[in-house]
Amino acid sequence: MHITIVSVGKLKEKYLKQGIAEYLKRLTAYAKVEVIEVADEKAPEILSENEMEQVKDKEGERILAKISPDTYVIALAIEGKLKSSEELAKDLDNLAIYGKSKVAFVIGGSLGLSTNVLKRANDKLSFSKMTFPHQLMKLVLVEQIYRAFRINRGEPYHK
Ligand SMILES: C[S@@+](CC[C@H](N)C(=O)[O-])C[C@H]1O[C@@H](n2cnc3c(N)ncnc32)[C@H](O)[C@@H]1O
Repeated sequence: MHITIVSVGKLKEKYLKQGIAEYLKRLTAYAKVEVIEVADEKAPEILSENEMEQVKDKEGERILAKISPDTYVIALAIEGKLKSSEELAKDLDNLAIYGKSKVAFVIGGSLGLSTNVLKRANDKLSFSKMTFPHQLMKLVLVEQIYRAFRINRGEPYHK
């Protein structure tokens, strides 16, 4: 399986970079994982609703440009479906069984994902009703993808 993680903005914090690098290294045993960062749209702190939509749209266009038409897209969204780790593992297993070998997980920027990205998404995944910073979300996501492969292989992993 070829997994792409597309996120907005450059990862800056060293501790997050190290954590993500560790899980990406562990994942090499299970899948090809590509990490793509698209540029965030520079904008002032205070924006009107309309301006916020414009920022998300521009970031969304950059995200969609990185995703091929045959890719199954899972958008990370607070209002998405809540799943257990086992359910996510099952989803990835089913995608592989049904020949969906390209899967992209998409993480929005500080304002979230555009309507077009959410429309393109085949599934929307929520990690809770809480809002996480997108950079921390990426670390949690790579750990859960790693956990999913361990579950699918029936390999032991601390609970
Ligand atoms: C800082 S959050 C954006 C917050 C924005 N107000 C919103 O409602 O989307 C940045 C990105 O991290 C991801 N994210 C943050 N919390 C999440 C959660 N609980 N579940 C799934 N994705 C989350 C989403 O992709 C989101 O677009």
